[in-house]
Amino acid sequence: MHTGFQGFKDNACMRLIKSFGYAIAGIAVAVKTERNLKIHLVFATIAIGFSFFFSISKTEWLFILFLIGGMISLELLNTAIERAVNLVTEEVHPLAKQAKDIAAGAVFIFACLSVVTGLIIFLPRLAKWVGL
Ligand SMILES: Nc1ncnc2c1ncn2[C@@H]1O[C@H](COP(=O)(O)OP(=O)(O)OP(=O)(O)O)[C@@H](O)[C@H]1O
Repeated sequence: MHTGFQGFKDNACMRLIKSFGYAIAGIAVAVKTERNLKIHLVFATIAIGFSFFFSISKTEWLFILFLIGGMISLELLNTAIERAVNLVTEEVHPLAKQAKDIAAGAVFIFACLSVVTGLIIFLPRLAKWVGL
């Protein structure tokens, strides 16, 4: 058992490791139970495959990686909001509807941004590849 600064450091380190564990458990349960998240992961895999296939630039890679990370993070937050709302009420309530729809709106905006960016990066390359 450590005391003083060493004890504090060990404690802080354990708390950090525990919180990583909780975050990973949250991601795992969401991936297991949310169909939309599985769809995002499939699209992310396709986007990464295309990125390697077309040897995109470093800047394009940054866009792709940030959009994938952002999309998955937002979907996780959306799932958390849906579950929190369901925990508060299973009754039909206008505020429950608004909370879920607004969270879904955030995901939708980011998804549109991702699709447009994907098209800007891949469409010209795909067109060239098929000989158009
Ligand atoms: N308690 C509620 N009161 C009023 N409307 C609700 C309530 N719960 C859900 N809704 C409405 O029904 C829609 C579908 O809700 P649901 O909980 O099935 O989530 P979802 O949007 O289908 O998400 P997912 O498919 O990711 O689970 C919501 O977007 C919302 O418009």
